[in-house]
Amino acid sequence: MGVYRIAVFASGEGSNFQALAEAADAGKLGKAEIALLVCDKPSAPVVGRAGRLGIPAFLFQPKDYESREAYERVIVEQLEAHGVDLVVLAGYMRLLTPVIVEKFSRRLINIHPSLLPAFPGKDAIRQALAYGVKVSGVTVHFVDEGMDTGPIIAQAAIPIASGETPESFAQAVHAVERELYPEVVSWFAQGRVKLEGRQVTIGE
Ligand SMILES: Nc1nc2c(c(=O)[nH]1)N[C@@H](CN(C=O)c1ccc(C(=O)N[C@@H](CCC(=O)O)C(=O)O)cc1)CN2
Ligand SMILES: NCC(=O)N[C@@H]1O[C@H](COP(=O)([O-])[O-])[C@@H](O)[C@H]1O
Repeated sequence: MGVYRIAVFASGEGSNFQALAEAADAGKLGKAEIALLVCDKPSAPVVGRAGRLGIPAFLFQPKDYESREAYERVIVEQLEAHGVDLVVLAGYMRLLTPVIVEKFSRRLINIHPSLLPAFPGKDAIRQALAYGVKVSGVTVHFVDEGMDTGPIIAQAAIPIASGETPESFAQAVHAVERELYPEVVSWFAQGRVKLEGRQVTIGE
């Protein structure tokens, strides 16, 4: 099997992108490499991370296109040109249309800062703290056409201490994400992820 090529989609800080790139460089993802960053906010810190890491970036601004579908068709061209095997969303804050979702069916995943199906969408950490739950966590899931509704691949629970703030809990979330996402991506690179209906199993 040749190199397993990954595209990361991000819109912000890029700590997950950084963790994935470092894991790949350390050989923790097997024969996988981060082949491309896709970012909808050219001034986002993640773009600088890609530059320092020597990872190609496709940057775009949705306002420059007539529709979501229009910019996603251009993104698909970029993904195909880079021979991408797996699309990894990491703080990508745009709803994907069937243009990408169908093209990369079963090869498109996302990380979300709650235990789905609780607290989907934006500001999941604030939602969880406002609700008063005692445990939240992180979910890695397949991406389908719904918002955070795809089959769940992995989850990690994180207790919420009294006096927790969105900022302090986000730090705890990021610490878990830094470990969990590279591990899940390594499962894909090894061909160990099986999806049947909504059930996901990880082979040996
Ligand atoms: N088809 C899917 N697309 C995306 C999924 C998904 O499960 N299915 N996950 C999201 C990630 N995400 C939370 O996990 C998320 C992304 C975007 C938004 C959102 O409301 N975006 C607004 C624009 C926000 C902005 O302008 O910055 C929008 O798309 O209009 C909420 C949650 C990634 N995509
Ligand atoms: N709804 C999606 C969502 O909230 N995703 C979250 O955005 C953050 C991105 O951080 P990063 O840019 O430092 O990787 C991550 O915590 C990820 O779970």
